[in-house]
Amino acid sequence: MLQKIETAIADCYLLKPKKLTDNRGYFIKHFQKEMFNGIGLDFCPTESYFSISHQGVLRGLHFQTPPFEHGKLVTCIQGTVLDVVCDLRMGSPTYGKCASFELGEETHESVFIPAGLAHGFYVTSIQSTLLYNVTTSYAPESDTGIAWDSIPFDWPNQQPIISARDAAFARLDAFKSPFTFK
Ligand SMILES: Cc1cn([C@H]2C[C@H](O)[C@@H](COP(=O)(O)OP(=O)(O)O[C@H]3O[C@@H](C)C(=O)[C@@H](O)[C@H]3O)O2)c(=O)[nH]c1=O
Repeated sequence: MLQKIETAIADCYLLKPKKLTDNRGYFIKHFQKEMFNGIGLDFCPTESYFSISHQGVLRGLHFQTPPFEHGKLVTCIQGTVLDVVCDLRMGSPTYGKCASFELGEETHESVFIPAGLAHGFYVTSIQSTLLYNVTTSYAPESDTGIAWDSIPFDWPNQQPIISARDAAFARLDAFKSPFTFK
């Protein structure tokens, strides 16, 4: 039901779901505990939320710091986005490196993001809806990020629409990471 694809970053996977199509449309199961266990992923979400964004919006790059760090399953259920992660785990062979994914309503692929990675996305369609499942609840005091334009990634737009909070984040090279690679 779910195909797990390795990415450039350890423990981060692209997940391809099976589309069950009939004359009404299609059905997709993007998360089930046992299905994830079957592909070697131990993932127990405690919270789910979604955001709707306009074309040209960039959200991120976000993460929660310990002890409220979380794994995240990200799925674009409407429109298209360029999804980006950056490895912040000290000792990781890919520390500071990025991986990107074109997610969207055609395939409904998800990205499985382990704790210790920063996550963000850029909206490439008129509008997009991004759905999240995360393993720890929202903890505003530990919800933070790094500057979107400080990572080694060539964004398609150098003047995206961003929040004031996202504009004020520390740059990657000035960021003291609390995450370690296990
Ligand atoms: C993430 C979050 C935000 N909020 C509030 C805070 C604020 O008033 C409003 C919008 O918050 P933000 O600007 O942080 O929303 P947004 O930029 O969409 O945040 C998201 O960005 C992407 C990249 C992620 O990876 C997500 O985990 C999440 O951090 O919603 C909650 O109440 N609960 C939550 O879980």
